[in-house]
Amino acid sequence: MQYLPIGINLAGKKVLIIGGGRVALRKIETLELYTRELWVLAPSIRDDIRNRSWINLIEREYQRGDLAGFFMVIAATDNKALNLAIAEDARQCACLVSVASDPGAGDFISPAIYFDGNMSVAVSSDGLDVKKSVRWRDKISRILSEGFLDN
Ligand SMILES: C[C@@]1(CC(=O)O)C2=NC(=C\c3[nH]c(c(CCC(=O)O)c3CC(=O)O)Cc3[nH]c(c(CC(=O)O)c3CCC(=O)O)/C=C3\N/C(=C\2)[C@@H](CCC(=O)O)[C@]3(C)CC(=O)O)/[C@H]1CCC(=O)O
Ligand SMILES: NC(=O)c1ccc[n+]([C@@H]2O[C@H](COP(=O)([O-])OP(=O)(O)OC[C@H]3O[C@@H](n4cnc5c(N)ncnc54)[C@H](O)[C@@H]3O)[C@@H](O)[C@H]2O)c1
Repeated sequence: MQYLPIGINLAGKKVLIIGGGRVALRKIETLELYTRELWVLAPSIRDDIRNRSWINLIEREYQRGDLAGFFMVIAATDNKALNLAIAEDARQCACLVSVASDPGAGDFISPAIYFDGNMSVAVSSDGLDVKKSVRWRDKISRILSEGFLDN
């Protein structure tokens, strides 16, 4: 096993997502439940990201130095070499980085999550089989929503 499941306190911590496409949106849909201190940096950002008034938009290409002051960074551009360069830059500023195109190059990966109020179940395959994680999460959500664990 390589990736330890832990709970990170994101309250008030600044998170930067580099890339404003489909993967960025999926990451935002989870992150925004934990912090509204979200920045998205990309030359082209989807409307369903732009429409979220709490997101800080930086509409240009990534430059070295952009990571300063961020606690967590997600490299989610469609340029795999750039995503790796961002992971390298993250080493200099001691922020946690996740690399969408090359998970082993980063510090963390994201699980498939089922939420019910303050309760949650996070499923991971240690980065090896995302589709299985999603299948497990969906099965677990069906079991839980049928009320088997309520008391
Ligand atoms: C669970 C979820 C959470 C989230 O992202 O928040 C998540 N991926 C989700 C969706 C999804 N991922 C992919 C598709 C297209 C599938 C298809 O082909 O149909 C879709 C579906 C879609 O996009 O709609 C493909 C894919 N995924 C990764 C790679 C790169 C690689 O493996 O090298 C590629 C190939 C990329 C390529 O094409 O190059 C990598 C990772 N994806 C992970 C998590 C981490 C491992 C978690 C674990 O341990 O199991 C890890 C390692 C890193 C990370 O991203 O953290 C979220 C479910 C959302 C939900 O349903 O709730
Ligand atoms: N981890 C996962 O679950 C997962 C799933 C599918 C794909 N991927 C990988 O994630 C990456 C992104 O996929 P997508 O579907 O979101 O792509 P996309 O084409 O929808 O979006 C790409 C984004 O990158 C931005 N970008 C390009 N060059 C940039 C630069 N120099 N600086 C800043 N931003 C830049 C674009 O403006 C755009 O917003 C790909 O590398 C893909 O292989 C990961």
